[in-house]
Amino acid sequence: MPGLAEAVLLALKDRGAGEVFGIPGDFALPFFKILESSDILPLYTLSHEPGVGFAADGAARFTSRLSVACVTYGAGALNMINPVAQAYAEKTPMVVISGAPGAGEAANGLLLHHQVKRLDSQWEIFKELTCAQARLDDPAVAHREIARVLDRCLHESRPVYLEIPRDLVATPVNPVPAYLPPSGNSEAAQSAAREVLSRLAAASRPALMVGVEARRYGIEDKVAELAAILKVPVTTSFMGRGLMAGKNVPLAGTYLGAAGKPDVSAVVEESDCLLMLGVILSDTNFGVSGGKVDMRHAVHAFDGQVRVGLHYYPDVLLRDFVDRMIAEARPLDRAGPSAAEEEIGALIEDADTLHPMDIARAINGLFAEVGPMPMTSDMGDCLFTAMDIDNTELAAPGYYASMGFGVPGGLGVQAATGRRPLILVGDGAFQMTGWELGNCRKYGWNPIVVLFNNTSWEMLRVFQPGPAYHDLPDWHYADLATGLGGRGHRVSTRAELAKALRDAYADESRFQLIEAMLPRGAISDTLQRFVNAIRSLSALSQE
Ligand SMILES: Cc1ncc(Cc2csc(CCOP(=O)(O)OP(=O)(O)O)c2C)c(N)n1
Ligand SMILES: [Mg+2]
Repeated sequence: MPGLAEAVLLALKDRGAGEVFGIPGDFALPFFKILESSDILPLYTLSHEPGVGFAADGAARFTSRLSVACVTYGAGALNMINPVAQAYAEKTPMVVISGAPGAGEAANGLLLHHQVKRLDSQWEIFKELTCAQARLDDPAVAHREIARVLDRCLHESRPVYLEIPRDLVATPVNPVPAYLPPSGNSEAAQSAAREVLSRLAAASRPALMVGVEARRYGIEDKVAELAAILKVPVTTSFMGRGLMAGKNVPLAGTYLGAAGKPDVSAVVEESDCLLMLGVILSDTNFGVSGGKVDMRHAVHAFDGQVRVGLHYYPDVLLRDFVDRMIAEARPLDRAGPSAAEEEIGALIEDADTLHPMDIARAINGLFAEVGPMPMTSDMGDCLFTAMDIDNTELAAPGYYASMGFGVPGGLGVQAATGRRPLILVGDGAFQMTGWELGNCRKYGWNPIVVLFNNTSWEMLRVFQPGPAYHDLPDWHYADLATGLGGRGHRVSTRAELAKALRDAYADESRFQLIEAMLPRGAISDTLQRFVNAIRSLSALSQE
C-alpha cells in the first residue's frame, strides 16, 4: 500500500498531471520530502506563492491537463488565493495541495503559527475558490476522497483543494481508483445537437464563437472539424484569443464588440443563430457589445449544459455535444472569407519612438521569420496589443484580469511543454511577479519577455485621467536582467526593438528581457477602441 503522499502523486500522474509547482513550509515539508524523493512528478519551486499559482495556471492552459500548486498551510496557501480565484473564474484545472497541522497539534490549546481565526479558516476560504475539497485526515477513506476531488477537477475544469495533515503523509492508504470520466446524458446531447443543427440550417446568418472550454477540454480540433463541415464564420471570444490558431477554419477574428473590427462584430451581432461553444458570458467577452447579442436566438454550450434560445439541455458534456454535431452536420456554405489578420502593416525599422502597435508589428515580423511561439500576456495594454498579433496560441487573464500572470504563467508553459514562450507584460505587472525570472537559470528556462515600459499604470489612466498615482518610476528593468541570470535589452526606437527581438531569439542560453520604452499616454488601437466604446455605452446609458 502506498503512503498517503505517494498515493496523491500517483493519482495526479495517472490523471495527466505533468509537474508540481510549489513553495514548502513546515506544515508541508514532509509532503515535499516525499515529492522529491519519490520522483513521481518533477517539482519546480518558485519565489512567491502568487507565482506558484500563476505558473500552474499557465501550465494547465497550454496542456489542457491537471496542474498542481503545492504550498504550506496559512501563509503559503492564503498567499495564493488570487491565482486560484483566477483559475476558478477562467476554468483552469488546478489542484491546490496544502500541508496542514497534524491531528493532535491543537490539543495543547495553543494557537498554531500560520493559524488565522480558526484551524479550519483556510478550508472555509478555499471552499469559495474551488469546486471540490478534501481534508485527507482519515486513511481509511483517503483513496476515495482523492479520486473524488481529482476527478471533479477534470470534469469541471476548475481548481480543487486537498489538505494533507503533516503527520499522515507516510500513512499507508489504499491505492486511488483510476480516473472515472464524466458521464453526460447522451440522449440530451443528441437532441440538443439535432435541434441546434436545424436552427443553424434555418438561419440566414449562422455563426460560431469559440471560447476557452474548447481548449480546457482538449477539443479544439473537434471544434475546428465541426467548423470546417458547417462552413459558417468562426470567431473567438476575447478570452478565447489564440484558439483555432493554425487550424483550417474560416476564422473571421476575435469578437471585441464595439472595440473590435466592424466586420467581426457584425458576424456576431447580426447573427440570427450564434453558436457559442465553451464561451464564458462575461463583461470582458461581451461588455462592449451593448447587449447586441440576442440570446433568444443564440446557443450557449458551457459548464455541462446547452442552452438553446430560452430552454436548456442539462448534463451535456461539451465533447459529446460537439461529437454529435459533427456526426450529423451538413455544409451550410455561409462562411465569409477568413479575415486576413487586420493589416496593421509591417514594422518600419527606423529611429521613430516606439508605440504599442509597433510591438505587435515587430512580433508579427518575428513570427513570420521564425514561426509562432506560445505566448502569455499579463493584464494591461500588452493584452490589448496582443489582439493585433497574428492569431497565436495565447494564455491571458481576459476575464478575471489579475495582474501578475504573464511572467510566471509563461514559466509554467515552458516547464509543462518544453516550448520557449514569448511573454508580454507591463511595467506595473512586472513589478509584481516579474522577479520569478530569477528562477530560470535553475531550470534552464529561456523565455523572451517583452516589457511594455510606459512608466505608468496606463490602463487605469485611460479610464481615469488625471491622478499622479498612475505615474510609475522608471526602474530600468533591462539593467536588472543580468543579476537575475538573463540578458536585458532596453530599446526606445522601432529599429532597436526589431534588432533586440532577433538577438533575443538567437540567444537561447538564458531568458531575454526586452524593455520597450513607451511614452506615457501611448496606447494600442484596441485599448483605445475599448475606452471609446465604454465611454459611448455609458453615455448612452445616461441618456
Ligand atoms: C493584481 C491586480 N491589482 C490591480 C489591478 C488593477 C489594474 C488593472 S490594469 C492596472 C495597471 C497595469 O499597469 P501595467 O504597467 O502593468 O500595464 P499598462 O496599463 O499597459 O501600463 C492595474 C493596477 C489588477 N488588474 N490586478
Ligand atoms: Mg505600464
